[in-house]
Amino acid sequence: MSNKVIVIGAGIAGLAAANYFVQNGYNDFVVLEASNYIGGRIKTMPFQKSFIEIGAQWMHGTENNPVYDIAASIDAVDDSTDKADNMYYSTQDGQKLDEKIVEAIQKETADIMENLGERVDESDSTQSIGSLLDESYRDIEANHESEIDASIIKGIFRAAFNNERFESSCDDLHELSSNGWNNFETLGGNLFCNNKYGYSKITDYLASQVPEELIKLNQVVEKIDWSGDEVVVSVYDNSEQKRKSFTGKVVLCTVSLGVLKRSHTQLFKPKLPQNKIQSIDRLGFGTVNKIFVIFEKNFEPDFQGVQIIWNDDLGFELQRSKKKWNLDNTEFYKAFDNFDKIPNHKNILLGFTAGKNAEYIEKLDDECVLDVISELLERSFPYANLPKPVKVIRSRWNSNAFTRGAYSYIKVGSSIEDMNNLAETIDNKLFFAGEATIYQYLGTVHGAYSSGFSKAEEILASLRNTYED
Ligand SMILES: Cc1cc2nc3c(=O)[nH]c(=O)nc-3n(C[C@H](O)[C@H](O)[C@H](O)COP(=O)(O)OP(=O)(O)OC[C@H]3O[C@@H](n4cnc5c(N)ncnc54)[C@H](O)[C@@H]3O)c2cc1C
Repeated sequence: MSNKVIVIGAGIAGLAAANYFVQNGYNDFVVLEASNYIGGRIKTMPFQKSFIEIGAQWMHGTENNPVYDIAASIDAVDDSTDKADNMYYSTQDGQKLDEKIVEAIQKETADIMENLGERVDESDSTQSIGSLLDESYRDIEANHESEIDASIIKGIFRAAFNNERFESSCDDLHELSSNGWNNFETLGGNLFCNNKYGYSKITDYLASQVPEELIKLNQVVEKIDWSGDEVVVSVYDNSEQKRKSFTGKVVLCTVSLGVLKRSHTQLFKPKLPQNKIQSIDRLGFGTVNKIFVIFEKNFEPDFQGVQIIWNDDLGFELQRSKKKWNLDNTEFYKAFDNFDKIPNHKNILLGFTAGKNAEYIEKLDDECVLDVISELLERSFPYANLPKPVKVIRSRWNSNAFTRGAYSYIKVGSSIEDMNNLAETIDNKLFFAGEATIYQYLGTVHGAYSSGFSKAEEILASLRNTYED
């Protein structure tokens, strides 16, 4: 089979590229997708007459955001606001904390995050975000006058900094480089804008603009041979259960950095240039998972969620679930702290996990995870009268062979130059796009979309120069 352009991956970057081609009257391409669905890390699952988002949820910014513009053009933006704001805060032994006091301290942590950019500017670029946050915390600790215990203040800070681990997908903020922190561009407008019908509505829409036969699912790319004049892409076709190959002039590779880290050696023949390999190795790509906890009954209308403030001064061990499941890891459950209600559902709470604990939790049975969370909620919020948790639904982005994690970050020892290296075209034949290739918007849907769109533009210009003279 022969098409001039072979796009690998039908995530948002690959679909953006396909849309650019179609919009410019160019149909000599094919998109090869390993999974049986389009969207990659955008994955909306229908649930209880509505949906839940296994991957991306928010459009981060409503100004100059091409993804928001698409959502708006197809009337898929969710403008509704949930007024519920009743949060319960407790230490793990069930001591209820005053909401106002906790939220005042949370405001201090938010201010620290807001001003972190200045601290980054003043520091040398080898410092990690974790060490800068440690410094900020020590300053606050030294000057803090509060009626609340120091160990609880520490717990609240830890929970807030934990949130940054979900945002960056690193295991430990001491691995997150300050290099590039101030190069990340935040778009204007609503930074947490929801999709009315789920994020997959956008990827479905993008796919619907492309002739059906040009997007092929279940095609696992095993080898990209760019040694000759043409690029030969070998795939295992999972639906026909056989190997085949596609030949083209150029390849646009949009697989995740996690997939590149695991398999660039087997994937490319000849091997990628050394500077690209070094950048792939140096950059960070971590795990973030979502755990949806389904409860037997709806919550009270004003209920928003719960947060466990882990207090180091209190001993704590799982009891019932530890015994039942013979759990030897005594730390992983501290990954659970915040559980929030999600849009369109009255009986679901969503928790996030990141890093090594998230990877450990991926390997546990659903029933075990349900037992652990049920025990944690019972012991931490005995007074809250929560309904009974009955089921969990969760992502396993690290075990997913076509993702191998959640999103990229600039790890200590790497820099935005590594993302530029990743984006660099090789020999006018191998083009790269995707979330990890665009440092200004790394880890976002709009970043991945923009990278795919602009690489497609580059590819068309290059093909026209080469073949139309
Ligand atoms: C839990 C989670 C929450 C997130 N939340 C948000 C959010 O709220 N807002 C936001 O903006 N971003 C969020 N993101 C990030 C966002 O989802 C990604 O940045 C974006 O979707 C990446 O798109 P992509 O096209 O670069 O990569 P992908 O979506 O990974 O697409 C790459 C495609 O390549 C395919 N592929 C891989 N290997 C092969 C192979 N060998 N052969 C053929 N095909 C292959 C994959 O199956 C996949 O479909 C979140 C991500 C996760 C995991």
